[in-house]
Parts: sequence; C-alpha cells; structure tokens
Amino acid sequence: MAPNGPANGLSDASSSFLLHHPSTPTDPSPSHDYQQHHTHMDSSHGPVAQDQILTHAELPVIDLKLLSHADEAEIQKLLMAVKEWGFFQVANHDVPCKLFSEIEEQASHVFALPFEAKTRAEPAAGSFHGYLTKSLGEDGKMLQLSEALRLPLNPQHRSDMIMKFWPEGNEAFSFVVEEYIAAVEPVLLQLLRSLALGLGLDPLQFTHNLSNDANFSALRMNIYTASSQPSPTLGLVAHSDASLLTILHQSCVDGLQIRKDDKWIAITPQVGFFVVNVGDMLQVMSNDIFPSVVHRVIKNNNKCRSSVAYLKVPHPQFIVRPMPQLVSHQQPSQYSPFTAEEYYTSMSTHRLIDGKSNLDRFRISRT
Ligand SMILES: O=C(O)CCC(=O)C(=O)O
Ligand SMILES: [Fe+2]
Repeated sequence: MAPNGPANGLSDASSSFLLHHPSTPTDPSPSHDYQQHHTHMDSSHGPVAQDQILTHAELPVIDLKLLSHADEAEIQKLLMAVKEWGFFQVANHDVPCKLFSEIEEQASHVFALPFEAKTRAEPAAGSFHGYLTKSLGEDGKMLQLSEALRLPLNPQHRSDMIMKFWPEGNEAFSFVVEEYIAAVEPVLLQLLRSLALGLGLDPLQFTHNLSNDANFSALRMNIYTASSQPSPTLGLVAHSDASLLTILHQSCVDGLQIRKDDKWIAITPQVGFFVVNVGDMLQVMSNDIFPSVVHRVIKNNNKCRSSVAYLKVPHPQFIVRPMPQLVSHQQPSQYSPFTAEEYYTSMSTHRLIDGKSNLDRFRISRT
C-alpha cells in the first residue's frame, strides 16, 4: 500500500455542501492507508440523503470548429455558458468516436486486473498518480468511493506506471492512451485560447504555463460499478477540480451531477460530446469570472458507469493570480498570488475543509 503520511495526494480541490447527514460507511476499505484524490469538506459517503432538490438540465453545447475559426458569436456563447454554469458540452471536435470506445475498453481492462496487480500501482508518497480504490481516511471519513486510475501525462512516468500493472508492458493500452491524450490536448488548448480571447486577453495567457510534469496533470479513468442499494449511492464525492479546465468523456450511463443555485443538476450524457468544466486555477486566474463548480457522481442502479477526465495544471513554480487585466476598482483582486505548488500542498494538508474548498484559503478577505 502507499506509504502515505498525512493526506498527500489530493488531486482536486473539493468543497461542499453535499450531503446533509453523513452516514456510516457501508463499504469500508481494506485499509485507510491510501492516496486521496479529492479533498472533501464533508464526510459523506454511502447512501445519498433523499431531501436534496434534483433537476435535470442540458448544458449549452459549444461547437469547437467554430471556435477554431475564431467565430465571435460562438466565443460569446462559450463565455456565457462558462460564466453561468462553469460547465458546458463540446461538439464538432476531431476526436473520433472509435477512440472513445477504445479508451473505455482499455480502462475496463485495467480495472479488471486482480486486486494485487492494481494495488502495486498505488500512489507513492508525495505523488498523486496511481490506482485509487475505495478507502477511508485516518479519521474514518470516506475519501475514495469508487476505483480510479490517475495516469501521468509525462510519457516516461506513464510508461513506468503501466509496467506496474503489466510488468511485460501492454502495447495496446499504452497506444490507445497516447492517442487519446494527443487527441484531447488540442481540444483543451483551443478552449483555453477562446476563453482568453473572449476575456480580451492574449490568447496564450492560460496555456503557456501548463505542464505535463505537474503532479496534478493527469488522465484520470473512473469506474463506478452499479449500486445494489435501493437508495441513491454516491460514486464520487462533491468536489471541484484543481485544473484550469477538465475535459471529460463519460460513457452513456448517467450519474454526473453539478451544483447550481443550491440544487443538484443531473447531466445526461450525450454521445460524442465532451463535458468540460472550469477548475480552481481558472477561477483564480479569471478573478472569479469563471466559477469552478462543485460536482459529484451518483452510482447507477443498473449499469456500470465509466469516465475519463483529462486534467491539466500549471507547473509548480507558476505564480497563480488573477490576470491584471481582469482586476479593476469595481472588481478588485479576489486572491493573493500563490505558487501552484503552494496550492497543491494546501490541498494535501487540509483534507477536510468547508466552504468553497481550497480556494478560500487564498481568497482575500474583505469583511
Ligand atoms: O465521472 C465523472 O463524471 C466525473 C469525474 C470527475 O469529476 C473527476 O474525475 O474529477
Ligand atoms: Fe471532477
């Protein structure tokens, strides 16, 4: 098992007002010695409280081809969607449907491996990458509810990790993952350029600091087995992502919910569309114009759900701060500058937090 001391592996800042009444763990892990993926402010796990307001909604759909032609109307549509929802869908991208089925298939192979093979790849101390399984924190709070694999974007580190699952290597897995990353990266870059343009910034403002080597930059594969419980069961606790943007492919099984206006909103998967959300880094850099919205996953009662999230963050020495062009007398800077590393460390140290996740630690108080 991973030799973790204090929680050292939070990939995503969390937050939130999730469940009103934390319940007792229904599925305790074999050990609490594990790597944490999200920081959770609540101790929720297991069955989800029934008294939450839930609605369904369709997220705005953004045409990536139009964005790539700098279509002004589409950029404005993107801006509106991001300000209003922090989430949107992306259509008309160049990632072939075949690659979605291939990455889903390869993910299913890794999760089907024997438990010992998977746990060989549990994150090392100080790393956020590796295999995460159901586990409790030292304090008994549920920190990981389903299985996930965080693959490094750095090719050498990724190849080392793949060897932990398959000591002889696995060409098909490596090839598909590489192809998938190569196909999704341009989607991320195009969206970040369009968002910068929409804000009147240099189009490269959000992209030049990204690093494949950062501990939080990852391709995260998630699998949520069907729930056998009659009541809704949490698959992934409420959290916000640390990334600038997260590009999510979800299988055709629903479960993703986002928090908006004190309601949980279920997002119905649409074949071939990405779901994209703003992460904490972009909320800071946009000086709160773009919200990093809390989301969670509820397990499906009949079907197994899977998803693949592409998350990219700045290199650790990068100074994260609101862009000066977005700071004014009317909208003063909402955050003190910090290094990306300080943010990651803070996420690792403060496991159980309240309020809006880790971001509040860097927010300038004006009371
Ligand atoms: O499985 C999903 O739909 C959400 C995954 C997610 O939020 C994450 O990996 O950060
Ligand atoms: Fe997430």
